Amino acid sequence: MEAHRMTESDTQIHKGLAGVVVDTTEVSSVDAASNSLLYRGYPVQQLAAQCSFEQVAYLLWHGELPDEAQLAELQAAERSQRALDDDVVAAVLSLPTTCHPMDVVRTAVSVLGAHDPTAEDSSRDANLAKSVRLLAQLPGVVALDQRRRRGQDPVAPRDDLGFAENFLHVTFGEVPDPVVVKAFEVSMVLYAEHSFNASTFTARVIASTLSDLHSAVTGAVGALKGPLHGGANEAVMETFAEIGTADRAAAWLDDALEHKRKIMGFGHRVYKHGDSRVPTMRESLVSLVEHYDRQDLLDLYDALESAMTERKNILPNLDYPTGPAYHLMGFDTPTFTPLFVASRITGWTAHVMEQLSANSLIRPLSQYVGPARRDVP
Ligand SMILES: CC(=O)SCCNC(=O)CCNC(=O)[C@H](O)C(C)(C)COP(=O)(O)OP(=O)(O)OC[C@H]1O[C@@H](n2cnc3c(N)ncnc32)[C@H](O)[C@@H]1OP(=O)(O)O
Ligand SMILES: O=C([O-])CC(=O)C(=O)O
Repeated sequence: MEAHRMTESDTQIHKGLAGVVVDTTEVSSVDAASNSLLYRGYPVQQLAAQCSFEQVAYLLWHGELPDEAQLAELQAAERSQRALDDDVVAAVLSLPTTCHPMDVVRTAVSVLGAHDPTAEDSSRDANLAKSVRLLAQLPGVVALDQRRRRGQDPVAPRDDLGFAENFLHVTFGEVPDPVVVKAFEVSMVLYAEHSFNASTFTARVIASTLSDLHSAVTGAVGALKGPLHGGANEAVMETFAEIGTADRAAAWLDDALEHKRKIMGFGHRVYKHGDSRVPTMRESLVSLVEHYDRQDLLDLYDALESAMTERKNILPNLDYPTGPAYHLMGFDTPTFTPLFVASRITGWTAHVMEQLSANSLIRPLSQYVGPARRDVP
């Protein structure tokens, strides 16, 4: 029988899936041409200015902004599930402090999955309930991990605080100035969702095998950890520490580019003329710089951005302003990507539910370029 001959379209390689449209989605739209990001049709800038993170979570999961009763119901469910169970606390405390906090978050999600009494139920209702529980638990996990690394005792959550305020309270033991809370909440809204990015696509691939939601999220955390994706917000702060002061930015950049280094926090697979979220997050960064009186940090931020634009015309992505913003808020650098997780949990889970609503196993092809058929000697 004649061997199957591959047609030209069979063999066209789309390295990194760049430019490939693999499915439809109603969750968000990233339009590089108009430099816009819409969550369920709403511009992300308007959501960041006018909505709480809980409202945005509801929007991503349900497709519409909540009315008062719907919001109250979500808030009650989230607030009542904030306290960590003993098994989750024990799992976090059992891990070495030498491991990255993203390893802790990934393990905690896995532990929550193992203890999920509805593990076998992947109905939309069950998956919504799991998503709310993960949203409620992640701040406690992230805060517990940072505090134990600092030798601090855990702080109990408060059910009289919104998501952002409580997150800061369990991390630092107090609710900071409203300027800080607002900047943090804006970052949570901006990080929540971004169509078929690498971590969301990972979650959808796992969901497409009819695996469970916690497995999909565990995989997504692993994908987000990498410095080409969420890990870049930490790398930005490491870069700033390496450069030191604004006057050294241009020379540092020339040297880094000469050594073919990737400049973290710059560039994007989809946006080639700037990330639509950066101006909003930069405004929040400016408010923090004023609050903490740290103009030196903004000077460094601007100096590196100008030099990068001048040399390469590659613009910052969202990880560029969030890095210094989280630093000013008082988070340890390795905690930055776990903060991204605590927000993106909403987008990931919305996509898992969307994937399951019209599932098709995700299984692309590859072109074999290894040795021709041969016999074992
Ligand atoms: C929230 C987020 O996840 S946003 C992304 C966060 N990641 C980062 O900030 C990491 C740094 N950035 C990068 O590595 C890239 O810009 C990516 C991975 C985000 C996107 O990359 P791609 O779409 O694959 O573009 P690619 O890597 O092919 O870049 C095209 C060209 O620009 C260069 N380039 C792109 N980004 C950068 C950068 N940050 N520093 C230096 N050069 C860069 C590449 O070297 C390449 O140059 P070449 O054509 O001479 O080889
Ligand atoms: O869309 C991407 O490739 C990465 C990104 O900005 C995000 O996930 O927020």
